[in-house]
Amino acid sequence: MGGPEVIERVEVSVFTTTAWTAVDPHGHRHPSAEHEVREALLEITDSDGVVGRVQVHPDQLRPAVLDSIVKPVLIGADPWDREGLWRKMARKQRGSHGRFTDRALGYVDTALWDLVGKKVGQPVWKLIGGARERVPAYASTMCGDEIPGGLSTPGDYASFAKQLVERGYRAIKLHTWMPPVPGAPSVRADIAACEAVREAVGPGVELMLDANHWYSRTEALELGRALEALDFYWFEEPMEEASISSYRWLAEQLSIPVIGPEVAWGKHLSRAEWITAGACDILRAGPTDVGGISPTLKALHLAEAFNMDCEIHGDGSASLAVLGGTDNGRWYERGLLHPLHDFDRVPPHRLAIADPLDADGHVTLTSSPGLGDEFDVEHIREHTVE
Ligand SMILES: O=C(O)[C@H](O)[C@@H](O)[C@@H](O)C(=O)NO
Ligand SMILES: [Mg+2]
Repeated sequence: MGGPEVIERVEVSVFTTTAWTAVDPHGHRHPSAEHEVREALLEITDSDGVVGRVQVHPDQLRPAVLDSIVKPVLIGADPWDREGLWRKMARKQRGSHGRFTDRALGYVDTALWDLVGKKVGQPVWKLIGGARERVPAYASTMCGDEIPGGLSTPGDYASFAKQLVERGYRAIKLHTWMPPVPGAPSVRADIAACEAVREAVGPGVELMLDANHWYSRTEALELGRALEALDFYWFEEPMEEASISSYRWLAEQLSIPVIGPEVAWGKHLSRAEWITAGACDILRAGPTDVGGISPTLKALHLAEAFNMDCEIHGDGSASLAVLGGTDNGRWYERGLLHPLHDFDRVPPHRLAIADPLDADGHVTLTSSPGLGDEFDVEHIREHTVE
């Protein structure tokens, strides 16, 4: 055996691939014509030649951040020291003056988990603890739009909901119309879409609403009361999440569970404040929001200590890993889905999607070492542009 294992390389390759969705000026994703996009792959390689990989947004892990913050912590470090390395990197955020985001930290942490899973030949969800082998998925729709036959009317949402139930989903979360769609946001339009979907699927399907993020307290209360009458399962992000007191005010007045925070800054620490403030009935955390798999697990365990569910934000292998390793999150968020978008289509830079859905609406956890992402490394190498 050689000397101690150390991390030798940390690289981000920007490559071109094909996409069939695009984000609007407010960052909400919608179907689009096929077009070329740039994505990026973070690779962390150790002295045994094992590579941890995670797909990243090219703008989120910029060379300056990689060279000045990430590499000085990782190069030469023990690849097993995830917690220690995470804390060293997290404490560099303050001095980065906003350049080193939670999302960038999350990518690095996630790649380190992939690396150690590959080193021992075990899936990450098994390393975390192996709480279940499959997890039920809810269908998370794209936001509403103005596309004929898309999600442009309550009737569109209703017919798509029926298709989703036929596909095997037992739960559906609506994202309704948001700016820049004209007339959005609208409490009345949101209620109309929720009424149409409940009417279409009947009482046996769990329904959730992820509303526009900037309603006022009174708008959120009106909407929440309407969801109660429709027996919705949770109410998500109707207001700016920086106002914990607004969510406490709302949760105190509603019987429908209020879930959050999704995007509020502060990792698992802010989530402790949300719980103790009574600002949520269900906690929320995601590896891309709170700085990776490591802090997401801390949020899950924190929620468990309060007998709370913690629902994981976002699709993909990192979300599946934490859901396989714990059991106080009930659902995998599969999406974003749209009647005119084939979510199961494999993009050129992958050999398979990460989350195939079975006939009864579940996703089976990977049996592959690490996170289980099947990247087409040859495509990525051939299409690397930076
Ligand atoms: O970009 C976003 O805000 C998220 O993708 C969001 O649309 C969606 O994932 C969400 O809110 N899920 O709960
Ligand atoms: Mg959300």
